Amino acid sequence: MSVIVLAGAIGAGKSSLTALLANHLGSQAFYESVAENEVLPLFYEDPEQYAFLLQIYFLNKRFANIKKAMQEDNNVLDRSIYEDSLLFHLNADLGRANEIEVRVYDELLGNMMEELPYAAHKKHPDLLVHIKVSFATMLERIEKRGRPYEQLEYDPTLYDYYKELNRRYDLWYENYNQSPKIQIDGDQLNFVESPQAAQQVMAMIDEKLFEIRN
Ligand SMILES: Nc1ncnc2c1ncn2[C@@H]1O[C@H](COP(=O)(O)OP(=O)(O)OP(=O)(O)O)[C@@H](O)[C@H]1O
Ligand SMILES: Nc1nc(=O)c2ncn([C@H]3C[C@H](O)[C@@H](CO)O3)c2[nH]1
Repeated sequence: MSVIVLAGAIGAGKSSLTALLANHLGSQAFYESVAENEVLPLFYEDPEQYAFLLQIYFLNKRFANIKKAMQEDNNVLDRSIYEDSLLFHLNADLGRANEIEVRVYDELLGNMMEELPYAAHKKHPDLLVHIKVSFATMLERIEKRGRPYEQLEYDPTLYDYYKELNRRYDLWYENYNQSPKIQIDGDQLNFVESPQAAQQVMAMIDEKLFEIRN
């Protein structure tokens, strides 16, 4: 079974593109747990206290989503399991998780990765689509979407958090080599409001899928 994962910083447009792509491919979209996520608001309120719990929450949901997504071809996942680790390590570097928590998380993730059902012989997605956005775009989109606890007025220190996350995402994508990958310019391509831009992005992904599969 094949699965496609969408990657990108907070507000990059993953959920929006997940919906478009699944619709285009006639497959199912699997979203990250946000609205019903009882830990997320707690994390933004008190990251020191909740960083580890949030990570376990996301890892658990991610694993469940991957298992479901793998039941049919071409399903689309909103965010990859690799990015969970990127986010956790940023939080750990900011002192929001201690050494033991980091070790437990890394070991648990390693264990779970071995069990991933992507395919019996291959433990990675078929394609990773990264939406690259500049820091300025990232801030604009977070504001546009308007989740209260993600706003800079709610916590001005989020500015530095988002900036560092955006920087790390670019490095992470450059080094990502677990599967074929493709990058979409989320600053230039307004696939949310422009049908032409959406078509252009679908064509890029179709072409990449064709290349991988032939
Ligand atoms: N390419 C785009 N052009 C214009 N607006 C966009 C684009 N992509 C996303 N948006 C808008 O930006 C906001 C964030 O998009 P979305 O929720 O899809 O991001 P996300 O990557 O899933 O975020 P998160 O990581 O927080 O779940 C939404 O208001 C969406 O309409
Ligand atoms: N700390 C942390 N670790 C994760 O693995 C993770 N995955 C998502 N998120 C946050 C980002 C958005 O606010 C919101 C939706 O993506 O949830 C995370 N936060």
